[in-house]
Amino acid sequence: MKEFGTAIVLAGGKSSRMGFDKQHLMLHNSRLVQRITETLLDAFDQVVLVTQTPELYGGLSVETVEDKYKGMGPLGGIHAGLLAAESQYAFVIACDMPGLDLRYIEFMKDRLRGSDYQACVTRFGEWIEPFHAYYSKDQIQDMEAFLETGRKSVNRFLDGQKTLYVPESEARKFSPDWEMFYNLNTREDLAHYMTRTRESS
Ligand SMILES: Nc1nc2c(ncn2[C@@H]2O[C@H](COP(=O)(O)OP(=O)(O)OP(=O)(O)O)[C@@H](O)[C@H]2O)c(=O)[nH]1
Repeated sequence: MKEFGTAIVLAGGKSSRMGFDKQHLMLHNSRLVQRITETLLDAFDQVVLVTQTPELYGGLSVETVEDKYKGMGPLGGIHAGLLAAESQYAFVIACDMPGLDLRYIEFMKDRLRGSDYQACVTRFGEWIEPFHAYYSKDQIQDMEAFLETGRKSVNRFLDGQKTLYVPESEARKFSPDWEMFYNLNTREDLAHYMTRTRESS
């Protein structure tokens, strides 16, 4: 099995804060999830989209899968994506993140290559950034055991894994404003993002 090559896009959330399905997010005339997917298709051998509405992706050469553990949040989505992944490690991103950074993906790959780490995530103060991160198929069994007990927290799950935590200072060299981890949760986030990117474009 190849060490790298698969990317997973999580697109099965409730979008309750946004008030409409974030799979329909439009940024300056392009559909965000489509833009993310097309960028990933150029850089990865396989792109897996985890969604309850596969019909939205008819025109794209991606695989769509559904959660096996439904209602368990992003961890359930990561699990379903890893089941379909053809490579050992899989890059995981959320469908509401416009700042995808291919250079940082390469950096994480370099850190993981040949190691026995099971995941690579970035620290943010006392928190972590669970998306724009790497997970591995080695984690499927542990994930199932964790989800079976009703636990959903990605952070807690990673605590018990061989996780490579990249210090915030390292990641800031790639993304000084933390742009690559920016995600759009509310209409205010969206309005703010549109204003900011219109001004800088
Ligand atoms: N496949 C799958 N993806 C999920 C699930 N819950 C959240 N996600 C995805 O995980 C990412 C982060 O999700 P959040 O924005 O925290 O949650 P959300 O449910 O989409 O939105 P809120 O209802 O506002 O919390 C997004 O890409 C979601 O689509 C789930 O149960 N299954």
